[in-house]
Amino acid sequence: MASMILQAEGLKRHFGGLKAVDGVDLALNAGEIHALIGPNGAGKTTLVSLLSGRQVPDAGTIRFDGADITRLPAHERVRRGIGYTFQITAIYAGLSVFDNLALAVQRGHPRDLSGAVTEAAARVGLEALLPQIAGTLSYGHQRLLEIGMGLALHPRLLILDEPTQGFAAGEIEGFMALVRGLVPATTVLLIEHNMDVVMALAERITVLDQGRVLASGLPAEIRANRAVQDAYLGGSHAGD
Ligand SMILES: Nc1ncnc2c1ncn2[C@@H]1O[C@H](COP(=O)(O)OP(=O)(O)OP(=O)(O)O)[C@@H](O)[C@H]1O
Repeated sequence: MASMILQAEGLKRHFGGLKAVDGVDLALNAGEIHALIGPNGAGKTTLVSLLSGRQVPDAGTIRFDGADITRLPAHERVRRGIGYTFQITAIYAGLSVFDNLALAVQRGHPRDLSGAVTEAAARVGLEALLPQIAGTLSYGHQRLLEIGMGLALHPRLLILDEPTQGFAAGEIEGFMALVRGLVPATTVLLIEHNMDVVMALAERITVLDQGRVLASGLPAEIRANRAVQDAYLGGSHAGD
């Protein structure tokens, strides 16, 4: 059996009466690309906020690399190897690509900051744009910059929250190649609405609906799952 890098059990996060995350189990195999999908409001962003430490769960446990991290602060999880990029753009629009990457890279106290920045830029294909002011980049390049910042500390798990949002059609292929190149050194948890991207990239898929896991399995299993089709894939049944 594949070894697990992350294991969440019974996670709950309620906002008043709203059960955003309502008893979720999630297991990530080391080195896999795992997609987290579900309709708007299903609880995906809240769930990854619990994993990254931006929010504290009301109940449940999270283990990463064998250790209980449920109550560790976000920066300590980053130090242990959990990197993430969020739906909300986190780049400094007034700073150059180089300076944005330098801010991320310096948290790891590299001996050669400039070299580490260049390497981070190369991983996401932005070497030629290092001097450019980040706010003037195309939207797709801004997303790549965010991923570069998320990768700067060489995380063992990278969480990507809707990374292709706003990509031009021609930018998707390059993004998929980038993600494929991260595994198995990095495990990837991908929140993604573009089902073509999900089906092309994910080795396993977990479907959330109303704060609960509706299904979890291989892409073919998810595609063939009636409950998933009814809740999320618009009711077009496989084989119909
Ligand atoms: N801080 C908060 N306070 C109150 N309600 C919240 C808070 N954060 C999220 N929610 C609610 O929790 C539910 C789950 O939200 P969440 O953003 O996790 O869903 P999501 O699956 O990421 O949705 P989307 O695909 O639209 O990003 C939603 O009904 C949302 O309005």
